[in-house]
Amino acid sequence: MMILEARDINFRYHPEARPVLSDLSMGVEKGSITAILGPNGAGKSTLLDLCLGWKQPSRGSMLLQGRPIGSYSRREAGQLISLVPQDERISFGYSVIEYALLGRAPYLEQLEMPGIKDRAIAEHALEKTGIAKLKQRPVTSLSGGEYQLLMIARALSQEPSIMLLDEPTSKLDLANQRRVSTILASLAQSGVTILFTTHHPALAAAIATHLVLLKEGLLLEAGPTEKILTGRNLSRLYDVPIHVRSVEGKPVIIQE
Ligand SMILES: Nc1ncnc2c1ncn2[C@@H]1O[C@H](COP(=O)(O)OP(=O)(O)OP(=O)(O)O)[C@@H](O)[C@H]1O
Repeated sequence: MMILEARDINFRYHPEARPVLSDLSMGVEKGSITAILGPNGAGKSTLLDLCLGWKQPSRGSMLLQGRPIGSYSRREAGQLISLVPQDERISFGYSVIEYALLGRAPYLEQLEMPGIKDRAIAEHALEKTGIAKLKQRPVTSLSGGEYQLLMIARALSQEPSIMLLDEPTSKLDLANQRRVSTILASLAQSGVTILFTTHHPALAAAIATHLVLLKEGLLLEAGPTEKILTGRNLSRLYDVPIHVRSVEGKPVIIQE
């Protein structure tokens, strides 16, 4: 079953500008880990915004569980989908735990304070992402990588059915990249659908069940990773020679 579906989408930022996404159709299978790969400016982040209903296509439709995304209330959508943005620096004074608790907002009534259960969920998310020891620190004092882990913790606190992540490991060291891969794999095991963008085909190869290759706003290829992850496809995508070899049964990406 497709939990998210783009049907013949066109999107442009200005009426007279060229379309950033053109005639794009794709589906995200429930429980899959789908990676969107593509060069800078291909339209990956824009596509995530459309999946969230934050942007509307000029033509075509975005369906969430078979229903137009616009037909969900903010609260409903917030309980279903979470986003880990590419970058977002807030300058005001949340502590790390307060920031993680923001993920509970879609479950609270207006002006309702988070309760014991919300706090436990947020603290668990900080433990999972390895930043529990920073709990009382102001978010403004975090390093780039710590902040990225915190954005993931906030999205985990949201307990979504679908998690969207925009280059979630771009600022992480090798151990934390692995930590995030493990978190995503275990979320998928428990039935959460994952859709993420990345500039690292190796990360996609390691954890993604499905790939979407996007180039200049057009869908180049989409399907199961083992079918799509070929040297030919990656070379066409990035316009540089790339080979995919199998080493001990795992794909290894080699750039000439
Ligand atoms: N607010 C905006 N107004 C006008 N053009 C925009 C705006 N945001 C993005 N664009 C353009 O839309 C295109 C797609 O941008 P998008 O951020 O979706 O690409 P991306 O694939 O996520 O890129 P990257 O890998 O560099 O993050 C780019 O050419 C970009 O310059």
